[in-house]
Amino acid sequence: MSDPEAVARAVRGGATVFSGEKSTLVQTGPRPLVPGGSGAEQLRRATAALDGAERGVIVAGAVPFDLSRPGALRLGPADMTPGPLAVPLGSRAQVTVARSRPVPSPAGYADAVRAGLDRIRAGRVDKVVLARTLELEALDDWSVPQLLSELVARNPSATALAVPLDDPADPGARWLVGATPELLLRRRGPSVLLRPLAGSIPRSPEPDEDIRRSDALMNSDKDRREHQFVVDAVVEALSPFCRTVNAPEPELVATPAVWHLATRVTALLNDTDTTSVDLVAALHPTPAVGGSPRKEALKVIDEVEGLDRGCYAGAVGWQDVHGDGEWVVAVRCAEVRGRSLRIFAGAGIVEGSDPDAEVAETAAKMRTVLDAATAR
Ligand SMILES: C=C(O[C@H]1C=CC=C(C(=O)O)[C@@H]1O)C(=O)O
Repeated sequence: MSDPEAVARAVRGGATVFSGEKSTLVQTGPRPLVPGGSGAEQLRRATAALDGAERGVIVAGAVPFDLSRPGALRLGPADMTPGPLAVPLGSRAQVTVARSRPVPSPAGYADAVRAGLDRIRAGRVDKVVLARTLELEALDDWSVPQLLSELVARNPSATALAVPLDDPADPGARWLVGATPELLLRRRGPSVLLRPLAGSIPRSPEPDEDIRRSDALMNSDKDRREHQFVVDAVVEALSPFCRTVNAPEPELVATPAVWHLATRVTALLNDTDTTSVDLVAALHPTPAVGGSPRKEALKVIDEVEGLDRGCYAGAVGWQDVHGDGEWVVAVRCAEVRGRSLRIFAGAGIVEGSDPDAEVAETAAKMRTVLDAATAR
């Protein structure tokens, strides 16, 4: 499906869309939810739900950060076309923002970071990812096709996404929209590719300063440590399933808003009975969104963050009848519901993190959705 009008109609009808540099996937109706309720149960049942499905049918959607909460994976036919989504999707009506409120306030977030650092000093965790939100209230309903258009146009290297979280026919149904630079995993036959990100610095509009910042990130001991927790955790989670796992040195990647450290991890499965969904269940949540060690970090997030993350920092993607699939980490995302848009951003906290720098980093990360939502 490559005609923008047809895609816009499909999205208004509740279609799930992923648009990447190389391909665009649109899951059209009918799209029953994968049975099971919770994200964990949906992941357990996704592969069986595809048994005997017609060619072209996939499981697609989102599982939440906390897998005990409801998932939004749906079973239905999909259309895959080469290249990114052709945009714009229809006319560009301006939405006016009537109110904008950071929750918690920047000072409240800095306090949460200090509370995280206290737990690190106490030896409970080595790393914890803490998030905050920006709530925008518009005069009219947000348009999901329009948000998606802007996200695609502004983030050519990311995976732009629109995923219905509720029954799209319900008034007040929620959507997840965003443009994430982080590949959780791609599985094609026995080959698996991951590109975990962690360790960030805001971009500068001034080219010399921008390069200086990227150098500072590459040479930052704090950011290298913050990154390594993620690489170590994904290598450990993959190992039982794989005959080889290769994790080279980190490299730099840039989004329009931030520089990141990234590692291209490649692996070969022992057995192609292991599906992409099995790997999601083993990997999620990585320390790019949770922390290290995982269990204790999730407790610390519960204690100090005070947010319902929903599908922000969840896993979003698809799997086909062969067990192949592609899943991204739902960062640079927002939850849309009628006139309300809740933008989320988080940052990894390790020993040596500076609360004010984490406020600035999360503000820069929020720009991905904020700039798309307030485009003129
Ligand atoms: C948790 C987020 O980003 C993660 C991904 C890349 C870099 C991150 C960091 O440097 O903190 C985070 O781990 C977010 O954007 O909300």
